[in-house]
Amino acid sequence: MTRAAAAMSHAFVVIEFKGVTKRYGRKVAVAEVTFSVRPGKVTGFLGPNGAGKSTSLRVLLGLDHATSGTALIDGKRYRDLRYPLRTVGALLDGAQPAPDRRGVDHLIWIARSNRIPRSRVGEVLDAVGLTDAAKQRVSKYSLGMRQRLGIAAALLGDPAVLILDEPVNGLDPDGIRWIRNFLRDYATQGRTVLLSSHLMTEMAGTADDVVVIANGRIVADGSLPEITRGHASLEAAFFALTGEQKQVWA
Ligand SMILES: Nc1ncnc2c1ncn2[C@@H]1O[C@H](COP(=O)(O)OP(=O)(O)OP(=O)(O)O)[C@@H](O)[C@H]1O
Repeated sequence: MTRAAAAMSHAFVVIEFKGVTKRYGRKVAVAEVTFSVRPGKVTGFLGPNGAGKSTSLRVLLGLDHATSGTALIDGKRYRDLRYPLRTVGALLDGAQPAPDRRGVDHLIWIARSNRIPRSRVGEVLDAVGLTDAAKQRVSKYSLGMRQRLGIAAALLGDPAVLILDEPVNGLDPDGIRWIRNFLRDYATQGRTVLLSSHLMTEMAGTADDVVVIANGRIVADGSLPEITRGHASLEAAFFALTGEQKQVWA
């Protein structure tokens, strides 16, 4: 590769983990995590419960400090981004809006606190198909509607990068299909999508690229065809890579 081509390919790497290690006391949650995420693709961050997915994403989003290493978005640490919500939108597992608030008010509150024009609230409600339910209280929302609201909040800044931690957990097949199609469209616009999951079948149907983490270490990183080559399925590839037993994924 020429130097110009190398510089060009680097310019298109939007998320970069470089040797990220995170310890909680003596517990090593992630060790030397290194991988890149490309725009225009849906990248799946795959691993069983406790593998280190959330820890990695928390470090990336500046919610936790790495013990060593760096995680960059658009070449910068999250806290150094000038307009974080305009660069990256995130939906983290467990982040829930106040249940007595109306969906639209939840979004207005986030928009206001981030100096995002109110007109954007209608746009993101439309984008996730919640316009008709905007005035209902969040306590009346189904799980799928709450996930859509969380995605709407992540979209407020019209970010080039979207990060979702276990977005399909507990969703019914319609909800899963909606998220899958939505992420596909988002990536097709040339944006960067990173989603974590412990659900291999779901990931095999959603991701273009896959990064596999087990016991805090990256064990595979490549396109879905590369990872699954020579195996009957992504699940078979995972077990071959890690020697993990199937029940870990229950
Ligand atoms: N605050 C913390 N204090 C101590 N240990 C932690 C803390 N957060 C995470 N861990 C440990 O670090 C490891 C990685 O956890 P992490 O939540 O990142 O995994 P995960 O892949 O996201 O799994 P899950 O889907 O279950 O959240 C686990 O062993 C977990 O118990």
